[in-house]
Amino acid sequence: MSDTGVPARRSAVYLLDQILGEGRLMSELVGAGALDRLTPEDRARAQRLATDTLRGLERADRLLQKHLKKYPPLTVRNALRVGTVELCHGAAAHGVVNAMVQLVSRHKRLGHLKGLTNAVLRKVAEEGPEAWATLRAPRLPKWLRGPLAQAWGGEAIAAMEAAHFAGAPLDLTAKTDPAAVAEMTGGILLPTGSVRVEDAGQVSAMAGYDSGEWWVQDAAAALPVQVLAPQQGEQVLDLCAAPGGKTMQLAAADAEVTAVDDSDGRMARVAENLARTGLQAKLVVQDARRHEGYYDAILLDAPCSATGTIRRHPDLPFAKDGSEFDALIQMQAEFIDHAWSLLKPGGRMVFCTCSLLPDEGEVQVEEALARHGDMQVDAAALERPGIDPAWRSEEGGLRLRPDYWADLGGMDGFYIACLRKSD
Ligand SMILES: C[S@@+](CC[C@H](N)C(=O)[O-])C[C@H]1O[C@@H](n2cnc3c(N)ncnc32)[C@H](O)[C@@H]1O
Repeated sequence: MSDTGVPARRSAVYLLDQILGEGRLMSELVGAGALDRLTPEDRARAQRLATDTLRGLERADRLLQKHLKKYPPLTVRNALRVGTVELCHGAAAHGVVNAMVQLVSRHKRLGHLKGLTNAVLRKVAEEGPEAWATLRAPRLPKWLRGPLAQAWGGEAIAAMEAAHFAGAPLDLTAKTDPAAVAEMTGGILLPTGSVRVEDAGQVSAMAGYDSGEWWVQDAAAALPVQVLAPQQGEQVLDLCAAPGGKTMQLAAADAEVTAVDDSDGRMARVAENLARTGLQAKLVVQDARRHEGYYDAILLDAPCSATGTIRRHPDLPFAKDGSEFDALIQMQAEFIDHAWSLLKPGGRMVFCTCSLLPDEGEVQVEEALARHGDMQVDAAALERPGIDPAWRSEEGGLRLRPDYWADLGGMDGFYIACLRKSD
């Protein structure tokens, strides 16, 4: 971080202004260059500060409301939130308070609020860290808590919220040898074969990154390809492929992979990932519903609400409002129907989404079974190392939740089902 720590903190506050004020996603903002002027170290620091603040936002607001007669403008409020979270995570009070006061005092319109910033953060520094641990894990906003509580019940939601608050370690998928990757990165081997690294730091500086021995992929996200079990030489379609975590798994199994995604920019990342890992796939930039071909096996990782990834993307509940659910659910059904027409008789298709909503998982499969007389669920495909039979859902799929593996650090929420076509 720079000497004063002001540039990274100012950028963290900017990210929060955009996420909380304009409903933008962190990935969108970073992709559009919001942090490009910072040093790599400050860039990582700004993202970490914004992420930590979003995870602890409800707690920060609880502590701050005691000291505020009325809410200041959003930028000052966000500066106070970042400062509060830093203080409650153990940062030295004088550094945090000075940096935040500087940040506010240099603001064109808000400089007059530097006194308030100073006074409030000094009070938080005195009382906040002790009070922090007594507050509940922050709750999801109502638009998401409602449907999830209806699907999984109040106790499960509280466990998921605790998992979101805890955040996520870094998971890696090995190209060939998980034990060797665990050793070179100082990680542990998870029951399903992924490698988990705590406090990883800069990913591109880790052992084995340049030589392409592994790629970053949450342990839950690595399971759809394991369930598909691609074989050497099989013609496999990876539908909705970018940024390519699953494409690399398929290619590493020596399948003949065709990867389709409609985003040019995201497909460029698939190409970069394949080049780094020395793996091969045919890349097609196209709407999934227009693709033609005939395949032994298909992986359909459909676009979805991404509500299973909140431990790693705590901006999502604040940037979204659920208004896109219906359109996504409709699109997923169209993708399933078109993909099914590309599958050879006797072939298998894994349908998956990183969603916690049954409408984007269990219900999609129930409805697809009713539409396609030649479709069966292959529940036996879920018999894989480390997959707990208790995670299975009624229709024969796999329901993964962020509160599973709580003692190991959790996993992303996912839905996975293997669908087999009659001969
Ligand atoms: C869940 S992500 C895929 C993640 C990827 N399978 C992986 O493992 O790295 C969904 C992808 O669907 C793509 N997508 C969205 N609409 C699409 C469409 N109409 N046709 C093809 N791809 C689409 C998005 O660009 C996004 O990359």
